[in-house]
Amino acid sequence: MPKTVYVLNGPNLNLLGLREPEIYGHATLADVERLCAETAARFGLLADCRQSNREGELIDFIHDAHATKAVGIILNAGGYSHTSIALHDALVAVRIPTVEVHVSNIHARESFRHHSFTAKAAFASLCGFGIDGYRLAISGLAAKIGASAQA
Ligand SMILES: O=C1C[C@@](O)(C(=O)O)C[C@@H](O)[C@@H]1O
Repeated sequence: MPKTVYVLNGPNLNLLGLREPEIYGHATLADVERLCAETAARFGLLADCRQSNREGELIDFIHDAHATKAVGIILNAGGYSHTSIALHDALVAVRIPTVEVHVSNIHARESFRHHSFTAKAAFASLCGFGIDGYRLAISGLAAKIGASAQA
């Protein structure tokens, strides 16, 4: 049974491709999930990709990651990154190595996006690479947990 990485996307990320393409690009969430599945497979990992517009459901996903012994979490909590102490606390509680991803460069945008509660509970953060950030995040996570590229 391959080891699983949870890829969690938060509010409005289901609208990728449609929402503010000048900021987020034209790729869709389906493109992101395909990229994650392909990248994870390169390291012998399985990507369990989930999206929710609800804070509580995202917390449940993090608890599921713990219950199913996931080896890592890739999290783009969208706007909740900047507001959610509860998501931060869920990540701290489960102690699963987490990489935070943002499609856009949050530091080059409005000041209310500069702080992330969830990033404080992650071992690394990536922003501004577009959807390629997810690929980079999974590669970095694989290195962190010692999963090497498959031949
Ligand atoms: O919904 C999002 C998307 C985002 O997380 C990103 O991927 O760039 C950045 C957040 O500030 C914003 O609320």
